[in-house]
Amino acid sequence: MTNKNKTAVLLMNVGSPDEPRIGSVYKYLTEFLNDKRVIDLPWLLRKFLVNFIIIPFRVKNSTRLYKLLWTKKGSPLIYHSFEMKEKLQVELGDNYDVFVAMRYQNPDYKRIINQIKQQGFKKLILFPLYPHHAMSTTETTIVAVKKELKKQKVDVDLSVVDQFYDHPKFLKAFATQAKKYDTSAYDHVVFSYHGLPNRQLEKCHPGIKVQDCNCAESIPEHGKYCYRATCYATSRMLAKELGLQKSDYSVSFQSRLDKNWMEPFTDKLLLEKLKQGKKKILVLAPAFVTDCLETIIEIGDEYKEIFLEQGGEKLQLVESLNAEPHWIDAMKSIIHKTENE
Ligand SMILES: C=CC1=C(C)c2cc3[nH]c(cc4nc(cc5[nH]c(cc1n2)c(C)c5CCC(=O)O)C(CCC(=O)O)=C4C)c(C)c3C=C
Ligand SMILES: [Fe+2]
Ligand SMILES: [Fe+2]
Repeated sequence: MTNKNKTAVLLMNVGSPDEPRIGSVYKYLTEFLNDKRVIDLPWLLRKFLVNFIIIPFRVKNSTRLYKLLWTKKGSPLIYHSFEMKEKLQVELGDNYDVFVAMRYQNPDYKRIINQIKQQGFKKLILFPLYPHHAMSTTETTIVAVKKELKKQKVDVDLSVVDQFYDHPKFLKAFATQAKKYDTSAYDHVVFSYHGLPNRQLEKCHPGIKVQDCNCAESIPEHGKYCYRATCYATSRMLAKELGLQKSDYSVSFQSRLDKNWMEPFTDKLLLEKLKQGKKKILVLAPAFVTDCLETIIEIGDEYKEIFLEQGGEKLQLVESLNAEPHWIDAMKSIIHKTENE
């Protein structure tokens, strides 16, 4: 079979530094944070803030955290993405070729797009590995890939996997991970999502302020792409799968860069719950399909340490989907659904 009859599937994740060393982390942060869809400020302000304030203040500590995260296989985000690719390839069969690339650093999406071009595929399915749409994740990935396809004059029919937080098999895969723990042995469950600056939330529904958006209770009419709305909706659906009542769980947001980010903040919420006597907490992080710095280190080390220091008894992070069979099955269904749209 020639590649003319085959479909290329391009999985794209955020990316990690090449090595847990200051030079590599500096390069990674520079590429990541200079993206205008990540730090969405006017050009001059972004350049100044990112390159003279944020990175110089952040790079040393980020390197320390990456050193803690690193394994013999490298960065978990990268090796889990590769394992996912291998298993998905087997699941999809010979009519598809699965590729993996990162939005920032390596494997470089521009090089992978060139491989896809050289191999002459007729169809390309871009699969940004984010359950929820955000300008700093899904949107920047789609824009970058489209720009590169145009630049390299790649003649291919492109389809894009849109957000999939509500796909029944994605929810089932996450619930299966959580069910590896006995939820009844915990006092509370926390769904922790990567946060965003509030101003980016308001860009999801121009003219409607975060405080006026009914996101936390239901998906409002304007809210299909409201990140906050889709995170709360994910939590409601996962809670249902796990048999949790409203009082059994909370929703919170982590990884803030400054104080004007989505609230409640996960670290603060965990301590609030502790004050209410919830000493054993199970944490799910359904915005991440692979384990990474934000799950393993931020929740699994940093938040856990503070929680235990303050008198908590147990803080357990549920492993992400990584290359688990239910997730590979979900990916296959998501790809087939996208093809048939
Ligand atoms: C799950 C989706 C993610 C959203 C939304 C997101 C927004 C976002 N992130 C930053 C800044 C940083 N993020 C960093 C790491 C990081 N972010 C995500 C995912 C989302 N980010 C992942 C999976 C990772 C981990 C990568 C890894 O190598 O394991 C970092 C680097 C680490 C650090 O220094 O803290 C930064 C910086 C912004 C500004 C933003 C939205 C505006
Ligand atoms: Fe991030
Ligand atoms: Fe909203």
